[in-house]
Amino acid sequence: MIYTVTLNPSIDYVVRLEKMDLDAVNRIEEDFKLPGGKGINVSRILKQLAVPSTAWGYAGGFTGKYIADWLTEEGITTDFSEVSEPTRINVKIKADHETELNGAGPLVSPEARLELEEKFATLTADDVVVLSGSKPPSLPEDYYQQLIALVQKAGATFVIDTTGQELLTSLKSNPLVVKPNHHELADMYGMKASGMTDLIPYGKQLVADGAQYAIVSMASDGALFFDGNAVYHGWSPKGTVKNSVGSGDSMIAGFVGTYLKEKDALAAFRMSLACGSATAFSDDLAKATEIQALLPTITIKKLEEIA
Ligand SMILES: Nc1ncnc2c1ncn2[C@@H]1O[C@H](COP(=O)(O)OP(=O)(O)O)[C@@H](O)[C@H]1O
Ligand SMILES: O=P(O)(O)OC[C@H]1O[C@](O)(COP(=O)(O)O)[C@@H](O)[C@@H]1O
Repeated sequence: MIYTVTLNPSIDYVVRLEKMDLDAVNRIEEDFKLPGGKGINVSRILKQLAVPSTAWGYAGGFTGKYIADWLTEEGITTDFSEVSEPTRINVKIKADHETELNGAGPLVSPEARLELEEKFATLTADDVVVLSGSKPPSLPEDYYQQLIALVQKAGATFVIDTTGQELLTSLKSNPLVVKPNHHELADMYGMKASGMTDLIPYGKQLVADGAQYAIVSMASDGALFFDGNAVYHGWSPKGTVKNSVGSGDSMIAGFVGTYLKEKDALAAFRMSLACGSATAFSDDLAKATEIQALLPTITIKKLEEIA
């Protein structure tokens, strides 16, 4: 079973308007409210790939209920640990500029923590845990490391999608795959990348430091893939971007879901590209038909062998 862990879910309130004026009242032309948070998005795309998963994490209040109800409606098993403050609402403004306002997140009580942590004792060696996204501020700095220790105690596998030092520290525990985007990779290593070539040494480093596979996503330029033996570049044909929120999460789902079924890392990378772009080309996360339509159009090129 795949368990997704979203410590900080969100309702993503996506608003469209032609132009956003600061210091003025702006009228929204179109808006929608979607369940969000990285692990939740992974579970939703896995569902489209017919891969079962259970969504764990902290949810509370009317916003937490909105998310849990939506997932249940889609046939996704949820087992959230309840917090008393409402789950956050993240605002995604699509105007002349794209602006995201992500909330800090609710207080997580010691009881809620214990409830989630106890679930980890039920994991087995066949399970994969996807740890994704930011932490509410009340959780300790090293919280992901604590959860990774619980995954490892159970002999299960983990995937981690976070940023900065937290991601770097997790590499030594051998995640199945990590997927920073190009900006996150640059920030992690304190470098400035002016193109794809500049990213390659740092992608290799993710694998050298312990990740089994690494994907470095580059939005409309596709992604780099590192498996320890070679470096690949993959991309989809250009399309009309409607809402790229959740593209990175879709990639993770595409990779993990396909890798577990086929044990073929390049096939998994191909699917991850199809899922990422199909999500960018739709308002909500991608649907199965949209993913399957893009899959045959994905190009993957080997850039170099690693000696
Ligand atoms: N504008 C786009 N056109 C085509 N594909 C896209 C676009 N934006 C994202 N994608 C796809 O989704 C993947 C993840 O997007 P990216 O923006 O790099 O990640 P994140 O959402 O984590 O920041 C990309 O590697 C690409 O495959
Ligand atoms: O936990 P964070 O880092 O604040 O991110 C949460 C946000 O990221 C998302 O999961 C989307 O992530 P990606 O665009 O990176 O795939 C949104 O649904 C959510 O609003």
